[in-house]
Amino acid sequence: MKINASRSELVEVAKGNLPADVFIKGGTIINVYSGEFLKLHVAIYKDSIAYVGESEAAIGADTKVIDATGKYVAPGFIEAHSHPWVIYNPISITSKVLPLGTTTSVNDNLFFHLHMGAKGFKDLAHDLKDMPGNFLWFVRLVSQADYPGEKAWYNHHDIHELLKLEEVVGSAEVTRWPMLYKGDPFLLETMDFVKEIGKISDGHTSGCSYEKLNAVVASGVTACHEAITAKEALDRLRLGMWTVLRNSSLRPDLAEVIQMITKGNVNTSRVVMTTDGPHPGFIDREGFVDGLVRNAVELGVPVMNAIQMVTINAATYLRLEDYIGGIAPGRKADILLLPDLENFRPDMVIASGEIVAENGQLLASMPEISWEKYVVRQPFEFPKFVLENPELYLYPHGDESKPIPVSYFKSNVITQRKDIMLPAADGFADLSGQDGLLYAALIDRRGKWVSRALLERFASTLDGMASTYNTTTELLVVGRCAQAMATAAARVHEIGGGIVVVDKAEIILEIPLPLTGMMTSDPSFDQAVAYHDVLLQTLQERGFPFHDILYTLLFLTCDFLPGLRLVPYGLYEVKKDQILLEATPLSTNIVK
Ligand SMILES: Nc1ncnc2[nH]cnc12
Repeated sequence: MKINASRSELVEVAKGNLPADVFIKGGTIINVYSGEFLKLHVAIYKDSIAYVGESEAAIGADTKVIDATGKYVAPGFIEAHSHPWVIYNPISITSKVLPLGTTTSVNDNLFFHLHMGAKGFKDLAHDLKDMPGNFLWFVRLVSQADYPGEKAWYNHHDIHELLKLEEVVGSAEVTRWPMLYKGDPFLLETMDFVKEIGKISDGHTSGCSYEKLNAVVASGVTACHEAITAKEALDRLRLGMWTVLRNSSLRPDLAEVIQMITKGNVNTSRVVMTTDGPHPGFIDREGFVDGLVRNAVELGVPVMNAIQMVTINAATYLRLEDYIGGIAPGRKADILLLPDLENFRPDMVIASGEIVAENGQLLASMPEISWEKYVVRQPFEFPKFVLENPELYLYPHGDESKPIPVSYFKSNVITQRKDIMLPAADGFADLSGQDGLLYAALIDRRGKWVSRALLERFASTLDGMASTYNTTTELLVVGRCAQAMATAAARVHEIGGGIVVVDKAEIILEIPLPLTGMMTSDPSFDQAVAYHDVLLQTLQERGFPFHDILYTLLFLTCDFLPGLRLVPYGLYEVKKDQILLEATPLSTNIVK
């Protein structure tokens, strides 16, 4: 990170010899360094803070004076673990959360790198620097579902180049943490490289016992946001990890994990909070980092501690405390004026010395981004007719005397294997008399392979749905009716990625997600909310029993959460690390 103001200019403004550009007068500063509330003025020059104190000497004829009487002056909030792709995209999420006071976010690069390659991602990261606020990145070292070609895509040279970028703070969560536990040479060597260049390694140790956590921390991981109990959070804190308490749409766990603080007597200086990529409707209703602070305070955390967690603690964790996280000379002028210490919704948001939002309205302009120019992958590398064959979606079943392993949804994202005896018809499982069971297929968008599964407790009356919104970004097709599945899949092919739901032969919902298959290219956040809300409602009306459809879709195709998963290599039992039904070449399904 850099500042534009020169040190000598800041020194002169601090001494009162050079007028400030902006002067915030009469507010109560939330001093996250000392833990005090102090009535002091703040002088800003260019993008930086030059002075904090009682003197008004930096006010000149052209200085913009902001009267902050009766207001609290807080550092901009930091989201230290963001996933900017939940239908929304980097532009639409930033335009939503900047007016809510989040002036810095650190973003996972997973799908950008997967679809843009190292060069495209690098160009995008560069161009997004034109956005107001600090849009920073974590770089993935592996994907979330191993696939043919993964090792070449995540090659040593590219990964090192990306990690060195100025806007990259370190390596992203390794969701397949057993790779670290087992000592994967590429990952361990990269952890060392990250440290050598003075950066950090985010982590993802869901379900990891205290004993195993020791090995993962020893591998070099510096943080984890996956604790779902106060005890798990404390394990992480005790083992030296930055402990990131999560309240997301999928896992709104703050009330539980915060008890590490409200019931325990722990040092909170290494505790941070995250929203961990909530769905758009959640952000619309609950807010973003402002919502975390509001919740934490309601749950009994002192205001100062709650604010420290999303400002100076996060900045220190990110190794950016010289630039962001507090109100002091030489820091970037990322400042919020808060009318109260209950809602934490800013009246005014200043980022890099500019007023970027007032009363919840974005004032700053966003860059116009032509997303296509960064993308190197084609939406589909085979013709649409391939998807029109209903047989593509059926589960092969030659021997009725043998059970089929079915992926049964225990919750939004956790599945379990259930072995079920099923009738066969023409060599496939016959689901016609089986209420609640669905076919599922994952189809390579390059046209090489197809994996198949049967699902239970997903959406019992869903005829057909196709979605590139899943962690492989390949084409996931689900339903009880193979013809409806084919219609949905063919339509997603036509629109170049997205989500389509079909009742019988009718397309009843269509969400175009041209950007990697996960995101709209639309700058409107409200559009993302509308898409999400109608999708959830449509699926719930068809029997989806859970609360977060996007995360169900996302993780059905991952290789790290418990149960049976549909991954590029086939139907996968995670715990046994075993493929139960191998993917087959897509070419064998091509019938003209
Ligand atoms: N591991 C993950 N991958 C993709 N999106 C996410 N949102 C939250 N966690 C995520």
